[in-house]
Amino acid sequence: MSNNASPLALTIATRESRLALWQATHVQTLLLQRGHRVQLLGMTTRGDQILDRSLSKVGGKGLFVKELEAALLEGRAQLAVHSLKDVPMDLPAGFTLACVLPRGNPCDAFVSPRYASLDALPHGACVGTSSLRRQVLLHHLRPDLRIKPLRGNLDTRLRKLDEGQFDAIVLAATGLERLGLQARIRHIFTPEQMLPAAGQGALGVEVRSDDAQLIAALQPLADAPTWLATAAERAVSRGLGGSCSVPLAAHAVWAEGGTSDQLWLRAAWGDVHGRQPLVQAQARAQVTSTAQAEALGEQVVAQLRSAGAAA
Ligand SMILES: NCc1[nH]cc(CCC(=O)O)c1CC(=O)O
Repeated sequence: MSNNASPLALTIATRESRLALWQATHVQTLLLQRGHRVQLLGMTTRGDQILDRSLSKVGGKGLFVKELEAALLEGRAQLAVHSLKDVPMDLPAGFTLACVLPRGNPCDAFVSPRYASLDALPHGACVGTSSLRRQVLLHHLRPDLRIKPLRGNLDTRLRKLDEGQFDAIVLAATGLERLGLQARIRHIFTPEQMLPAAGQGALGVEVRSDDAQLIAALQPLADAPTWLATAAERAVSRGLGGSCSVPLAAHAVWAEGGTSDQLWLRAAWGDVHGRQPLVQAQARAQVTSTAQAEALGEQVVAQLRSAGAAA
């Protein structure tokens, strides 16, 4: 394939779950197509080892990222591929998000061996989910449900469902699709039903900030509309504390027409204890720069705060 810059010899640091390996292999393929030499370095992170506690209780998003960053610092690898949803708002000094790839399905999926949708679940049914956002939004939709925490990689979560520990589970549609498990999806929630998390469905590539050559080589993989939409979403997360211990949804879409520069950002904040009603906000703006995207996010944060949301 044609390539303006000189080909690079690259190593991608990756977690070893099936989803992480799919994502790393996806970026590997795209870079190979552009003439680079690319291998993978598989690693186990703290987040992969701690499976018995809720993520929000053990340190959150950073848990999946630290070991990969150590590999980048030590030169054992040059890039790490992350689900953007799991990337902290502010990376440690010396690291940067070099690009965000085109977004897959950003929505959540309903999976159940017996029931076709949330509405079909009987009163008091047991639903498993790993995120506080989904817990709060599920409770908002169906206060009668018993919502139980569910952790582990996608295969583990499906096994727990199949063993009968839950009547249904809710997880990211894109994860299931990437692993070829889309046949398990009974219903995909619309954003109106269940607003996605900031960055859900998108991949981000993390590199050392000083690696200008690699940052340039990654730009052909970048998708500007996804970058701007997720910058707006991530600004909402940053404004409200930016961790997965806050039940927060933030989802931006481009206005109909495709050529429009109008970004529509919606967000929802919930109280972990369910004592306060769901707080929702939305705004639209012309967005052609990261600064404008972040300003839209901050506008929505201000609305959420004045409606009762607290970090
Ligand atoms: N928090 C775990 C996680 N991180 C990224 C994905 C799926 C891919 C994505 O949402 O972009 C998942 C699984 C899930 O939430 O069900």
